[in-house]
Amino acid sequence: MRVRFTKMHGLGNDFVVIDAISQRIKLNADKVRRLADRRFGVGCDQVLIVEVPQNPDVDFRYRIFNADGSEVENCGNGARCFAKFVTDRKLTGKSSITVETANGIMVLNVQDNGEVSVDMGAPRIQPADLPFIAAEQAVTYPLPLTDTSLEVSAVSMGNPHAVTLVDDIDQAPVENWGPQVESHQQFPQRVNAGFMQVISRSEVKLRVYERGAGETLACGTGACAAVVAGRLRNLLDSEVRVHLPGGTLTIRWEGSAEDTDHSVIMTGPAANVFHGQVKV
Ligand SMILES: N[C@@H](CCC[C@H](N)C(=O)O)C(=O)O
Repeated sequence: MRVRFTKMHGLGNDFVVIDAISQRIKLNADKVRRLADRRFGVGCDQVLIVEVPQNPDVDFRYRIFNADGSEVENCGNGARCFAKFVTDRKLTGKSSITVETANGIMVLNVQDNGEVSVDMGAPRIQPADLPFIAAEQAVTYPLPLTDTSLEVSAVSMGNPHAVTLVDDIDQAPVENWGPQVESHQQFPQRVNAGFMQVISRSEVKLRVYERGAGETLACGTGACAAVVAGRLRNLLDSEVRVHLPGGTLTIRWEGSAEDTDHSVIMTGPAANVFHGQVKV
């Protein structure tokens, strides 16, 4: 079966986006892995599927698969690309688009300048929310690795994140620590591992070793989780420019360690790369 797709990216975090409303498609983990393969397939970090929602009050259903075939709850850069995709394809005429995900409902706002602002919902920081195995809730937790121990903040943006502060992002051994954190036994469903250098109260640098995809050029939910982690430690203001290897996102969160019940708002670009057809 041949399907039409669009290759897109959000700051270099790249996606194969498929409209499963106007064409029939049945994906499984094996097919996702083949599509995502950078040599034998189209190549991407995640495959995004546009579907009809189950809730009639919502515009679309947004499904996300990592390159390793696992289906996941949330993807921030993907959400901005999703909004551009359904707008460009005229699947909606709305500039405020509601989508249902495995994590609940999200609102995507397409701005006049083409950037997309996403209400990512409130973060959750109870260990069970990730899930993360810990005796009690804390702002940071020691996480023993083979050769060192990290101090991580555990934040759920619908999907799980462990955020570590580093002195120098360019020297951080992300390729060593990332896989160890991702599959650490205290994170039974694995985790996205973020490494953040704080530049000032309104600027950070971030690299993310993503669950199911490896280190990517940007991670939207990772940027949100990093700002939440920074504010839980009282290191950051409520609006922060997050510099990732692929570019910069603006993240706004009014919450704090005392009151986490505020939505995280992520703003950034979304881009088309090419359109194609592929046999799946
Ligand atoms: N690239 C994403 C996150 C994709 C899912 C993640 N790898 C997970 O397994 O939770 C983003 O921009 O948020």
